[in-house]
Amino acid sequence: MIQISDLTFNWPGQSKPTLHINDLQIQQGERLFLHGPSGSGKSTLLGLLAGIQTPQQGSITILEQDLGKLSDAKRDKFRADHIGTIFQNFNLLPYLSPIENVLLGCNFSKRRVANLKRANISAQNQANLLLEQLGIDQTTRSRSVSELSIGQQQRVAAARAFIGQPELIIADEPTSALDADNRDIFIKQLFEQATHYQATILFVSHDASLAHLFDRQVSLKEINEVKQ
Ligand SMILES: Nc1ncnc2c1ncn2[C@@H]1O[C@H](COP(=O)(O)OP(=O)(O)OP(=O)(O)O)[C@@H](O)[C@H]1O
Repeated sequence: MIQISDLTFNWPGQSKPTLHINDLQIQQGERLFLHGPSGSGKSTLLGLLAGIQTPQQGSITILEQDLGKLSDAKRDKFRADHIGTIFQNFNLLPYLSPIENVLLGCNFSKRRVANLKRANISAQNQANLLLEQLGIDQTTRSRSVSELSIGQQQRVAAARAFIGQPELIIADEPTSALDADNRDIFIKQLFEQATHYQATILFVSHDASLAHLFDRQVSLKEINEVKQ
C-alpha cells in the first residue's frame, strides 16, 4: 500500500536533513502506530506522505503511484481521492454543522462521490450514518461545530476523513486533548470504521502507551538514519 525508499527530506535553511528513511512499507488494511519524541519528524513524514511536501531524494509510492511523478495539481487530487486526514486541531469550519463539515470531505473528490454512488448511498445519508456510528446524535449533528466539545469535534473530523472510503487514513496526534478513556474509545471507533472497507490507518502520536492497540508500531527515531 505504501512504500518509502531511500527518502531524504531537508527543510529549507536547515543545516542537516530532517529525515532519511531507507525503507518503510505499510500493508493495505494495516493499522500502524508511528511514535517518536517531539521534533523527531513525525508531522514532516505525514506531510510527505500526503504529498504536501516533496522529498529531495528517494521515492514514496502509495497504491502503486509514485508521488514524485505527479504534478502539484495531480498530487492534490491524489490526496483528495485516496487520503483522509485527522489533525490535532481538526481543521473544522466552526460556523458549519457537523453534517456540512463531513460533506466537505468529498467536495474535492469525484472518486469519493463515485464510491458513494457505487455503494448506493447519498453523501448526506453517509455523513449521517458515519456521525451516528461515531456517537454524534441527531440533535448534535445540526448544531454549529463551534458549540461541540473537543471529543465531539474530533469524531466529526474522523467522519469527514472516512466519507467516500479513502484507502488511507492519516491521523496526526488526534487524541492529544482527550483523557485516557476517551482516547481508547476514539481509537476503537476509528478501527470500526476502518474495518468496514479495509482502510489503512497511519496514526501518529508521541504517546507510546497507545501502541498496543495497533497492528504494528514503528519508532521514527529507530528508522530515521539522521540522528537528531
Ligand atoms: N515548516 C517548517 N519549516 C522549517 N522547519 C520545519 C518546519 N516544520 C518542521 N520543521 C522542523 O522539522 C523538524 C521536525 O519537526 P516535526 O514537526 O516534523 O516533528 P514532530 O515529530 O511532528 O514533532 P511534535 O511531536 O512536536 O509535533 C523540527 O526540527 C522542526 O523545527
